[in-house]
Amino acid sequence: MCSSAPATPQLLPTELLSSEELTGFLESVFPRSFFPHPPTSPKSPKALLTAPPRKRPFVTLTYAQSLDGKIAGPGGKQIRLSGDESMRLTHRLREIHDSILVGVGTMISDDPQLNARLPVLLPLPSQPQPIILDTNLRTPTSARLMKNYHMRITPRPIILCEGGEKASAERKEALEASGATVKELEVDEQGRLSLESLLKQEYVGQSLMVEGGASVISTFLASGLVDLVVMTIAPVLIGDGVSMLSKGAIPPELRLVARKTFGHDIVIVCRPVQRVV
Ligand SMILES: NC(=O)C1=CN([C@@H]2O[C@H](COP(=O)(O)OP(=O)(O)OC[C@H]3O[C@@H](n4cnc5c(N)ncnc54)[C@H](OP(=O)(O)O)[C@@H]3O)[C@@H](O)[C@H]2O)C=CC1
Ligand SMILES: Nc1nc(O)c(N)c(N[C@@H]2O[C@H](COP(=O)(O)O)[C@@H](O)[C@H]2O)n1
Repeated sequence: MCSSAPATPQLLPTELLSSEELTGFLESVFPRSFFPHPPTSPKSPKALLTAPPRKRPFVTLTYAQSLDGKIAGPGGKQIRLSGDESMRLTHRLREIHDSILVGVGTMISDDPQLNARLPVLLPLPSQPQPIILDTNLRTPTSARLMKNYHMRITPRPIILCEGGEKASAERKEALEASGATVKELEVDEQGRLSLESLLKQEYVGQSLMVEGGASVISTFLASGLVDLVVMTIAPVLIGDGVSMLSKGAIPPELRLVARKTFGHDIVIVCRPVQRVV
């Protein structure tokens, strides 16, 4: 009798992308105007996104989600969804943007570093300017962004708050002493920090990468200010967790720009379009 062991499911070998392929992918999804000097090396400079001045910065929204549309686990627990290949793409995206933004929810849950730190990219002439939307200055003073600033790894983070009584002078002082710059920003009709106003600020530069979390993804998508959405879809299911869109979010219509397999993940790039009512 022939007894054979049950077959072990095998994952297909991942396709390793060369740096040139990665660069080619970026060139194919960003508008031509952003590539005045085609990047030739993996250490392509920010020139990738330095084009003639735009009316407002180019906004790229990027995040990783599970097959059931979750970006974090129960209670906002951070989950590494991207595989090595798609994470390389995320770090290349960080490299080519002038600034990078998260909400205070992500600061509290993830304590992110928000820098491009793939060995092949290092040392970078400059890292993106970290920006945090934090109306009431809830960012922990112990955040890694501050430590990285002191170690000269990344620029001094900018924490944006609502002026006046909401942002206590004490918190402002504590955050500035820990290594952040606190600035005030106008609020919109809903009382949230105004994204329109944000994009007029010089420190945003010519290109902003928005990394999340769910509330920030939702408000940016609803704002009509996003130029490109780069989503990584990982082949996992999370179940209870944080959905990529907050409850009640009004997402725009999307048009597919490109899709590509990165290891075991699929990266889908879309362009928001105005809804025709
Ligand atoms: N998988 C992925 O790619 C990513 C996953 N995540 C996950 O997302 C989760 C965090 O998401 P979430 O809790 O929604 O927090 P966010 O990071 O989206 O921060 C939201 C907070 O930012 C402040 N804020 C100020 N102005 C605005 C504005 N205009 N629009 C939106 N927010 C504004 C508000 O707090 P206040 O009123 O106090 O200012 C708001 O509650 C974490 O679990 C994290 O792990 C995060 C990033 C990427
Ligand atoms: N691209 C991507 N893939 C995942 O699987 C993720 N969990 C995230 N999260 C985002 O990256 C931040 C962490 O960044 P650092 O590694 O600390 O620099 C996290 O806060 C999310 O914004 N992204």
